[in-house]
Amino acid sequence: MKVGYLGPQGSFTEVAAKAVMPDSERSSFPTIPSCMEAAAEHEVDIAVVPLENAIEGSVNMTLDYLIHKHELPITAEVTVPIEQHLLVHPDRTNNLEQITDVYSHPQAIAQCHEFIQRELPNARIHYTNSTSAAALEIQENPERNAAAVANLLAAGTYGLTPARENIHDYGNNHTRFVFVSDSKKEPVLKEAKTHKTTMVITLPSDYSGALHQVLSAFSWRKLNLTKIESRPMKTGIGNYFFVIDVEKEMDDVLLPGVIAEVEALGCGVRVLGSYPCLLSSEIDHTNKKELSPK
Ligand SMILES: O=C(O)C(=O)Cc1ccccc1
Repeated sequence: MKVGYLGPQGSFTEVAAKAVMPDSERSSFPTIPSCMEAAAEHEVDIAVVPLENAIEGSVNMTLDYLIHKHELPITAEVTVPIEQHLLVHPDRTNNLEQITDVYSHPQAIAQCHEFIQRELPNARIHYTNSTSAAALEIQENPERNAAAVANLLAAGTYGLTPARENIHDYGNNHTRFVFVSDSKKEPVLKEAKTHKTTMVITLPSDYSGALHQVLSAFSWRKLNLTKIESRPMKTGIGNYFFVIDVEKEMDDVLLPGVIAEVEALGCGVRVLGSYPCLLSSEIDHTNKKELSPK
């Protein structure tokens, strides 16, 4: 199996890909769209991309590409612990006062916003497509008094020094990564304690109470929703998709019953995937070694 992931090497997405498919051939892609396009065009069998972070919420680029751009089913989900560290080039100072520029993924910067505001208030912020891209930027530009926000795997990969560890503002920080693929190769995760089915629902324009009807279609069937989120349809202000995660694998009666019922009410329904979910720590403890290769 060929696995594409948001790279370059040392990204949290690579950690997710390695945790689930340690022996597969991996190809890194510089952006979420390029990674998903590679799966859509069958350059890789599966694409691994970040979907949601515990502090910052959904990775909108991923969600929008799943909704608007590609019919790429979600086939698995793995949740990875996120530890952000301030990495500097070994030839440069780790004296924070002298750091003039900080590089990282927007979500990583946001996860460390309070630290940066407090310790690096005058630093210029530069957004990169991934945390590991930021670490590579620091490695390639030793002359700069700059730092990257990234994990310790990236520190080892690019020979950087952690000037400060665990700079994320909130503990218990995790990110959900999804495996998307339309190739019918073997399932990615065989055993899993939980499953999710993710649907995108559009409401009829002529009845505002429809969302209550949609939620009722799940509740009287005792189907637990773990998430509901509105995302713009991009057709005009106030037009939304509702992205719903149901804590249940697709079956023959209940979920098809919900779909038939809400469609009969005039809603649009699209299933983004029905898939096994695991914590990376449940799969293999090498993941912990990966993230803190001390
Ligand atoms: O940038 C990375 O390392 C990624 O894999 C994307 C990401 C960024 C911030 C938190 C979680 C995942």
